[in-house]
Amino acid sequence: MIETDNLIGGAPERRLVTQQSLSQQEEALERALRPKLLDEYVGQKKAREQLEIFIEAAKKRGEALDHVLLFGPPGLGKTTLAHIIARELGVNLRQTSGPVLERAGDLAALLTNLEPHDVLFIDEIHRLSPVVEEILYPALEDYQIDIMIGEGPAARSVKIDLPPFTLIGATTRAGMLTNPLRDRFGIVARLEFYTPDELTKIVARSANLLNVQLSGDGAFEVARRSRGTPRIANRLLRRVRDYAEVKADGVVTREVADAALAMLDVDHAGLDVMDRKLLQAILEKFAGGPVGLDNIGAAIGESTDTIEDVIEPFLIQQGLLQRTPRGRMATALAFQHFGLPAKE
Ligand SMILES: Nc1ncnc2c1ncn2[C@@H]1O[C@H](COP(=O)(O)OP(=O)(O)OP(=O)(O)O)[C@@H](O)[C@H]1O
Ligand SMILES: [Mg+2]
Repeated sequence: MIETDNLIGGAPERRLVTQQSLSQQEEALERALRPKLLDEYVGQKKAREQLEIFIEAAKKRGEALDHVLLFGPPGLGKTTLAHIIARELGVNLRQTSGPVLERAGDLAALLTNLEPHDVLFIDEIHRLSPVVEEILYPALEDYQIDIMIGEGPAARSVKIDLPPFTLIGATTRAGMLTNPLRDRFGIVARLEFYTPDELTKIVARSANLLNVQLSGDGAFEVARRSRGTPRIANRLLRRVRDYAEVKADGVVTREVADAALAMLDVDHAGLDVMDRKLLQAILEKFAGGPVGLDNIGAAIGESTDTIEDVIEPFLIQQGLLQRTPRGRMATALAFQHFGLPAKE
């Protein structure tokens, strides 16, 4: 399989949705830890089962797989799954991202270079420009594009046939896709936060690949405090390993993991600094809410995008935060977490 990263326009601009943009070294590590086959992909049972069936059916009929939309918070495995799908189909994957595709011609060039049944992966698909999106509609529906050739009175529109292909779109926000775009995906998979048991498997697998010595309860402790997110689990594993090498005999036990995570400011419930900052702002500055997103953003000095994409989904899933029509509210569990008396 040929993998072409960021085919157009070089490196994508600063990623909107990651907590910190990944360093090159970190990106290389992620690639090394990425499972390659559906069978190695832990968790996401629903998405995996669906895809298994649709991939097999497409292969049997000798057709391109229907277009796939993957959505969910950062680090849950969208990019990983896109690569796995291409590999399982036995086709090439071409990768680009919404903000990188600036002009209609950029997308046209990508599309006309696809081979039959190839996968085109567009990350951050909610950030496509409207002109590029226009080109995409007929491409998705009829494997055709209309492009303008020439300028002024001599300009004419030319129809170009495309090979049948599969678009895989990834987004942290399905709500920000336009309806016509969303409607053109035949397969929609929502990725969920992972359970501690699933993350334990991922941590154990990564430890194996990285040659980290890890006890069973050490793996569970790292997993349990990783915000339900494989990327964070892998990141914490490396930091905990450093700690074990310097402060202990190199083996990550539960005690070593606990001490390392405390040093990294990850609390017992697995909340990190930003999680606590956000909850404490709501609890202490806004009496538990309801409070608007903009006010929270101003109070903690974080963009509303990051709050909505990165911080809130996990807090909501954990039952610490609620989105209501009147604003964000801390739940009784949040009061309890910070040792505060619950509001009447
Ligand atoms: N199901 C899984 N099993 C094992 N490892 C996983 C799984 N999902 C993700 N990972 C690990 O987590 C890392 C991050 O996943 P990935 O880059 O696919 O996330 P993403 O959803 O594309 O994030 P973003 O929204 O930031 O682009 C991968 O490098 C991989 O090692
Ligand atoms: Mg990704």
